[in-house]
Amino acid sequence: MACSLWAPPLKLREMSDCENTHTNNNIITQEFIALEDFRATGKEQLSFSAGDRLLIHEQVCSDWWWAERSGCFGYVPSAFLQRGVEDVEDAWQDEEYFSSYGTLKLHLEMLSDRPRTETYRQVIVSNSAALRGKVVLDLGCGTGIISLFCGRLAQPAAVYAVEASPVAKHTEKLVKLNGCDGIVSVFHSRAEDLTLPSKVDVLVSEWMGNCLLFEFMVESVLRVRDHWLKDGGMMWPSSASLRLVPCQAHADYSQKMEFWENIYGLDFSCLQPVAQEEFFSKPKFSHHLDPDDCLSTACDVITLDMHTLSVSDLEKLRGEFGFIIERSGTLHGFTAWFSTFFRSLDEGGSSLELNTGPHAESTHWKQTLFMLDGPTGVEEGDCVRGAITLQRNPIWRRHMSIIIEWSIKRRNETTFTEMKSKRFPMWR
Ligand SMILES: N=C(N)NC/C=C/[C@H]1O[C@@H](n2cnc3c(N)ncnc32)[C@H](O)[C@@H]1O
Repeated sequence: MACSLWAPPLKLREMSDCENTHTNNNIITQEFIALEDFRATGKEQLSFSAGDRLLIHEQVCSDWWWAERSGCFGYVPSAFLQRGVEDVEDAWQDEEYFSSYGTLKLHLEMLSDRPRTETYRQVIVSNSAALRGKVVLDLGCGTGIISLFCGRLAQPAAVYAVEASPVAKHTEKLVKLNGCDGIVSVFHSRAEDLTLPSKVDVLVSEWMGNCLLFEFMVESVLRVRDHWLKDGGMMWPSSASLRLVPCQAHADYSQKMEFWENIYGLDFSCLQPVAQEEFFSKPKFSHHLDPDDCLSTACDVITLDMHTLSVSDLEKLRGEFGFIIERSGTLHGFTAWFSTFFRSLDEGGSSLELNTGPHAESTHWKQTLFMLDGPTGVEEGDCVRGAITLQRNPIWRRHMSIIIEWSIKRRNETTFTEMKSKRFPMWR
């Protein structure tokens, strides 16, 4: 590919169409990381992909910088870039992540989630015979509830309960208190750093975060699978599906947006763009979606096979969708949730499912609402098609952005509207 010369063309220095005419010819030569793809629209620009590392030689103006990538030079949009973190460890924020699990608060929430905990108990009970003599790894065991189910409801040869947070010290006591210390061994460590006594027949973990992947604990599960799961071993969950549905959200729209139109008889509507940015630019997690607000039947947009999924797959996951509107109403946005599936250890045995959707018993995850920039009236028979992309943050490794693209075809028309797109950071 033809590369531009080293020094930025003079014209940009005088170019007045920089957003901010303040030009600080600031020579810095600092490494930045691309947060998303950029395709050059002129020969003086430099294309790059999310995750690329760029050397910034000059911040010619606030919007455009002079950059180098693999020996090629060109202008790049500063908004697409973020400074690299000095220490990769910071990227995982492990210290604050594991300390957040060191108190009982989150464990109380997870143990109080009956559908979640009961599903894992059911998995152990319905596989208890097949678990006899097996070696089980419980990754991120927390208080050890799944390991205790194994020790009390089945007869495995051994259970390795691995927990990186300080809660592990309580887990040791719980294992003894419940008579499982002959079977369950607690390891207080990040699982990736551990040398286990043996490979395992079953790797069970409850790793799912908001929108399925947030926290990206799933990366630890995959790395440990590759190191410690025997060939033909079982992953629990065995697969996971992210589901999406076009939806109404009148209450959220009214409380956060319409609210400003009449404040004690006064007009505060000039604040609505600020409200849009503050309340609707990020996903709303723990959203309770009323089934009556679903405008169509939900569809699986991304499905993960936990036996074959690779860590590199996690960088960008994309799923397309096409909905027929089944009830006239207002399209405020889309709601997402997930299901995880647990294959039976017995050939032909039935799978179990943990469904966190609006038609199942509510879980601590609830659902995740993505509000678009303005409601759109839709009629039964209209079609909404597009795609959802989960783009992992190349710097903050437990975070991602969810990009939703959508377009609408009215039932009595033949063409779709221009595709629109909105990016929702979760949370960086
Ligand atoms: N379901 C959600 N969101 N969180 C699940 C719960 C996560 C639990 O797994 C632990 N954990 C997470 N990653 C690792 C790891 N690599 N090694 C050892 N323990 C880990 C955390 O400290 C929590 O106690």
